[in-house]
Amino acid sequence: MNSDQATLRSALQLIAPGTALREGLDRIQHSHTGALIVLGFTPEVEALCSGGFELDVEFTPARLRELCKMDGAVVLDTDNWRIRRANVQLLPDPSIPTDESGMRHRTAQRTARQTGLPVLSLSASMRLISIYVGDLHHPLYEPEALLARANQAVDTLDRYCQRLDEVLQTLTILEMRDSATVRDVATVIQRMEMIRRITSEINGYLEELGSDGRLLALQVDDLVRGSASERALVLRDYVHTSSAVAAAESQLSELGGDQLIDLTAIANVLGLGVFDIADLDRIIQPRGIRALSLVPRLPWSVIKTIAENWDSLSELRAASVEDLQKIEGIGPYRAKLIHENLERQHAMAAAGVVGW
Ligand SMILES: Nc1ncnc2c1ncn2[C@@H]1O[C@H](COP(=O)(O)OP(=O)(O)OP(=O)(O)O)[C@@H](O)[C@H]1O
Repeated sequence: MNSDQATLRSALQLIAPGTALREGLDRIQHSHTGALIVLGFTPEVEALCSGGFELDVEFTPARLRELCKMDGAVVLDTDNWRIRRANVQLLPDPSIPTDESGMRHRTAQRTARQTGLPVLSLSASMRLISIYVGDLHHPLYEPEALLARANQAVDTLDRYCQRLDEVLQTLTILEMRDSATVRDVATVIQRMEMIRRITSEINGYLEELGSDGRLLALQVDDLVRGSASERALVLRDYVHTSSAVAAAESQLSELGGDQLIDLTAIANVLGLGVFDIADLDRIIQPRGIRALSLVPRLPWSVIKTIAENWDSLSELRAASVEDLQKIEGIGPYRAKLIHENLERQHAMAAAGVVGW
């Protein structure tokens, strides 16, 4: 996310339903007037202001609406929530390009490009609220339309989560049977990345929905709880160093839509060396980190130390209680617990049904 995108996201939070600023904008729209509002008061903005009134009054939705009844722009200091200018003409550099037509929108876009601050333009004729930040232009949708989009995205997330559960369960069983393939691992990571992307899209909607999105936020939280740590565990099982995991994470996020459906591309991001489609069916071994995370009360530092001492889950499973006890931080009780838990996972996998 670049700095304009981050500024836009913060501004969308300031004007989300349920906020005082949104109440002010709703009042302006209900009174069928337009508005031009700069969100920020800097020397650069001051230099663009001509005429009008210099003020220093606390922001309230009612005051904003009254001041917007006048011609010109309002400048709001969002750090202190004070209205600093009203009825001013903004004079941004006319050579700054703009693709808008009406004067209000052209001024909003040029001011945003010149100052880097968010600028709101409320059209009187079209009942449309637009927000400009740098080169970005974001129309505000009615909460109902936004909620419908967000609901649709949450339905998709729900389906993706169900599919992930299936493929992850299959991977777990195959790992315990020492027969997981590159394809199984790439499929799980593919599903996890799809979930990360749709969740990020939904979070954008939720920020914009403000208090109107509270119930939906709870539903999303329920669906994705624990998914980031699960993803990290799968990655740590197959991508050996933490710096390689970080690199894989960033490359995954950069894959285009067509690459994300290509398991070969995903396997190569994970460094699993797929040169031919047949390589996807090569058997690979996890280090056992995810299996160890299922052992109750095992600290992460101990999990890491164990994984450094055995190369694969199958070797780890073959380790005796005595072997495990040689590791620092593992006493007789813990060694027995680990050994028995891995045995139990293995027995459960033997009885498990592989989904596909
Ligand atoms: N440079 C400016 N500085 C401050 N206010 C401006 C500026 N340009 C336009 N406005 C405000 O916008 C109002 C509408 O202007 P205009 O009709 O040209 O724009 P518009 O984009 O067509 O607006 P709308 O979509 O609301 O019809 C003006 O009356 C004025 O209050």
